[in-house]
Amino acid sequence: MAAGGSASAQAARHREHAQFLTRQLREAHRAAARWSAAAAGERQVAAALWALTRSGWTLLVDRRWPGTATANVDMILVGPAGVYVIDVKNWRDAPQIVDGELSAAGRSCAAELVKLQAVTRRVEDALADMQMSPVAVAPVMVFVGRQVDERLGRVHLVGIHELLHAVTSARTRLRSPVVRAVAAHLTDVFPAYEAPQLPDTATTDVPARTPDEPGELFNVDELAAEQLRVARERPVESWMTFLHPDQLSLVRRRWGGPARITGAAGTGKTVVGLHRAAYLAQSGGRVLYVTFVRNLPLIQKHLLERMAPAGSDRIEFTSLHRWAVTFLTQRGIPSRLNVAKADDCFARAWRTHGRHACLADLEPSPRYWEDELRHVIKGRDITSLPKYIAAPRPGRRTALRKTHKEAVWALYEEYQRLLNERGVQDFPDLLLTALAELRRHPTDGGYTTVIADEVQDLTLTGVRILHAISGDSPNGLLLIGDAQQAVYPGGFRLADAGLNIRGGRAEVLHVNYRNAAPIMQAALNVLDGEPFDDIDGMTITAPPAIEMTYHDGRVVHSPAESRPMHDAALRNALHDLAAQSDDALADAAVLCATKRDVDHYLQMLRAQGLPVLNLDDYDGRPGQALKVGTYLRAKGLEFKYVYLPCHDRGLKAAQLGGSADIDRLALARRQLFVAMTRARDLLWLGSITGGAPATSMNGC
Ligand SMILES: Nc1ncnc2c1ncn2[C@@H]1O[C@H](COP(=O)(O)OP(=O)(O)OP(=O)(O)O)[C@@H](O)[C@H]1O
Repeated sequence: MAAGGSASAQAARHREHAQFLTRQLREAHRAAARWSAAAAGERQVAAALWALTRSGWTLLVDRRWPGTATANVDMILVGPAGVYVIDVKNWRDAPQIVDGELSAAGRSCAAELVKLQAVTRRVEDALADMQMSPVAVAPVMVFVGRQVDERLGRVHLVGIHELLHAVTSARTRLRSPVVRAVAAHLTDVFPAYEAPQLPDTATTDVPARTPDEPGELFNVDELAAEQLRVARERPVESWMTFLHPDQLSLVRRRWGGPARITGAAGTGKTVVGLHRAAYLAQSGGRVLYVTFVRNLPLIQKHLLERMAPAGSDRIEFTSLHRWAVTFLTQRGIPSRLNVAKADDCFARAWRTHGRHACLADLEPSPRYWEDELRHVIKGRDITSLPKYIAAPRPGRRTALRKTHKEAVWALYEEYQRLLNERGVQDFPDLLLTALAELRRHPTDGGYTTVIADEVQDLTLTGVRILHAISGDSPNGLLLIGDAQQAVYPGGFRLADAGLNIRGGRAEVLHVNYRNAAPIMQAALNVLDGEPFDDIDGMTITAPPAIEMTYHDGRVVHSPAESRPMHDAALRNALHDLAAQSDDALADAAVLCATKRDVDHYLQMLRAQGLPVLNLDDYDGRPGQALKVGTYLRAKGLEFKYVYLPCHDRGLKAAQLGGSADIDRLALARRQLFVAMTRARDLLWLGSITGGAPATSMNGC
C-alpha cells in the first residue's frame, strides 16, 4: 500500500461511519416525532373518552398485551354498549381504503389491522372466561384529527367525534355491575403498561373511582344468574351478550367439516347459530343463514342486527325456497312455481289414480298421499319405482306394502304428467331444479359458511342443496335442529345426503332457558314418549335430557262447554293480561292449529279493540300488538304468554280412523309440542268439553 494510503482509507471509514450515525440520528428524530405524535394522539382520544366515565363507562389506557414483551393496547373502553378495543392513529397522511385495503400515502397499512384484530381476539379470550360472547367486543381504529366512519371487515375506522357518536348511540348490553366486573377482569388480564398521561383538561372529569381501580371481583355464577334475570325481563340484547360455556365454545369452535347442533326446545340452539354467524362474519366470512320457515329469516335478521351490528351485512338470512328462486333467476331459469295449480293437479291425479286404488282403502285422506309424493318421493329425489320400493321412509310409520308403493308411484307419475302438461312446478320441484343446476355448475355463492336452522323440517333435497353450496370445507356447514320438533311430514337421514357428522362435530345442548318447568312438563306429556326419527338415522325412544333453569310459570287449563263460552274465557284472559301492564300484550301470542282459526281469532280480538298482528306479518321488530298465528308460523319464536285456544283440536282431528292415524297423530303432537314450548311464563290451554264435532267451528 502507498504511503498515506492507510490514513485516507481510515478517513473514508470514519466518513462512512459518520454518515451512518447521521442517518441513525435522523431516523431516531423521526421515530421520536412519531412516538410523541402518537402519545399526543392517545392523550386526545383519552381526554375525549374520559367524559364517558361519568356515565357508566370505564376506560383502560395503555395496557400491556400479555404474552408479549413490549406490545401494548392503546385503550380498552368498557360500558353499557359493550367492550371496545381501541388503537389510536395520529398519522401525518390521511387513511385510505382502496380495494378493501387500508393504506396511507400509497403505503399499505394492512399489518396495523392485523395487529388490532389479534389483540381483539386476546380480549375475546379474556372475556370468554366470563362467558361473554365475542359479539360484544368491537375493534376500533381511531384517527386523530380526521373525519372517518368506515368499516374494514370487523374493524371500525373512525375519527374521535365519530367514535363518541358510535359508542353513545349503541344499544345497552351491559348493566353497570356487569360493566364493573368486565372492566375489573380486563384490568387484571391487561396490566397497566405505564401510568396514563392525561391532559390537564381531562383530570376534572375523573370519576370518584379511577379507571384502573379494580372493581369488585366477578363471580361467574352470580354473573350468569344476573344475566338470566335480565333475560327474563328482556331486552334481547342482554341475553345476547353472555352465553353458557357450552354455547360459547360452539360459537368459537373451528370445525374441520360439516357439523350439527341439536338439543330440546329452548336450549339456545338458535342463539348459538346467530352468535356463530356474527362471529364468523366479523372474522371476515360471508354467511348464508337458512331456515325452512318463511317469516323466520326476517325476524332473525332484525335480531342479529340489534345484537351485532358490525358484520351483519355479511350475513344473508333467507328461507331455502327463496334462496332457490333467487339462485335460479340469476342462472336465467325462471320459476314455474304455482302452488294453486299444483294443488289442482294433485286433486285431479287423486281422482283418477288414487281414490279407487288400494291407497284409499289403507288411508282415505288424500292429504296423506299428497305428502307422500311431495315430502317422501320428491323430497328425497326418488327417481324410479324400484328405488321407491327399496327406500326407507324416515318420519313415517304407516307400513306400505309393495302393492301400495306401486299405487303411490302410479299416482306420482300422473301428478307429474299433469304438472308438466300445465307447465307448472310445486315446491319440491323448485328445490330439485336448484339442486340439478347446482350440480351442473357448482358454486359456493361466495359464502364461507352455511348455517341451517330448524333443519329437521328440510327435505333431503334441501340438505343436499346446502351441502352442495358449502362442500366439506372447515366451518362450511352447520345444521341446527331438533327432530322432536319436526312439524312437516317425512324426514331424511344425514347419511343419505353424504354427510357423516359424528364425534366433536355433533353437539347437544341440554339447558333449557325458555320455559317454566310446568310448561315444559305439560308439553312433554303431549308427546307421551312418542318415538321419533333423528336425522342421524337413530330412532329416539327416551325423553330428551333437559336441564331446566328454575323460574316461575304456570299452565292454565280452561275447559268450556261450548265454543262461545270458550272464546269468552279467552277474551277475559287477554283483557286481564292487558290490564297487567301497558306492554304485556306485546309479549303474548294466540296460536292456532289452522289458518281458519287464526282468521277467526284475529277478527274476534280486533272486534274487542285489542291490538293484534298476524304472525305472517311479524318481522321481529318490537311493537305493541298481540300476535296471532298458526303453530307452524310460531316455530323458532317465543313469547312470555301463550294462549292456545281449542288446543286439543289438532289431536282430535288427526284421528280419522285410517291406517295413517299413527303418523298424523305423531305430527299433530309434535306441532302442539312446538306451540306449547313457545311459552316462557304462562301457557293457557283452552278446550271444549262437550257438544259439536271436532272439525266444526262450533266446537274444538
Ligand atoms: N346463555 C343463555 N342465557 C340466558 N338465556 C338464554 C341463553 N341461551 C338462550 N337463552 C334463552 O333461551 C331462549 C331460547 O333460545 P333459542 O331460541 O336459541 O332456543 P332453541 O333451542 O333454538 O329453541 P327452539 O328449538 O325451541 O326454537 C332464548 O330466547 C333466550 O331467552
